[in-house]
Amino acid sequence: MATGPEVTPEISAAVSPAVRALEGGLVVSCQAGAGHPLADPDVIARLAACAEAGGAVGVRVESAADVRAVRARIKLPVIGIRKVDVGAHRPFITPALADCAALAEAGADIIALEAVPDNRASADEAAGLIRAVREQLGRPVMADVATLEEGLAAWAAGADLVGTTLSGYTRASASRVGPDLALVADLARHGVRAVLEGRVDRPEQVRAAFEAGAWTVVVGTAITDPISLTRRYAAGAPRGV
Ligand SMILES: CC(=O)N[C@H](C=O)[C@@H](O)[C@H](O)[C@H](O)COP(=O)(O)O
Repeated sequence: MATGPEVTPEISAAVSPAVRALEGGLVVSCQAGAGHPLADPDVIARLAACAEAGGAVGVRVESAADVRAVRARIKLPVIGIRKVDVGAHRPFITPALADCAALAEAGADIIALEAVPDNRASADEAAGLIRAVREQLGRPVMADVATLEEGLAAWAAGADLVGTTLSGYTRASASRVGPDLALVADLARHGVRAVLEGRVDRPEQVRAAFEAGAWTVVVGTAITDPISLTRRYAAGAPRGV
């Protein structure tokens, strides 16, 4: 379990306005990695504007440049992340306090960071970062996890939201496929503000997550990646891939 300064009950209990604003609604992840045709801050801001017009209650955005462009264009809360290529099968999500500070400075209302052991020297490292973001930057934190144990540790460290984002992407969860409704239900049962994120591609899954006790649901690829959408439909064509 994490060591270090205890998070006071006052800090844990107070739900920040940005976190409160996400309750019961849909968050759209507006991201495009390097080399993607949509990888441009103005385009990402336009995708975020589409999400806002469509009824989303928040957006999740990668990089300080994209956060800045989105912040200038829409009013919804922005969850900011930074993905860092560490030469593995997936990027490291918001490794350091300096990344968090840059995202906060660019206008992110909530900072998301990974709280799984894969890329960290110890489990305490993520807990320390969660506390530092809240106490030094004054921003609420969304912890991206893959297991109940990781989620409860992040919550105990003071995370304001705990997402299933990394379920299926870590060593401990590699065999999982599809959105992790079981994990969101387990987290909610433990009183955690739980977020279903990762591989949601049908509205019924959004409904099921809220029935399981989710605070919010994040959908990315299924809404904001036209390459993936094209592939899904092209697969039905005789000359499809
Ligand atoms: C594992 C990882 O790095 N996930 C990233 C986290 O921000 C993004 O690549 C995902 O698109 C996002 O989580 C939304 O998920 P989906 O695109 O499946 O709806």
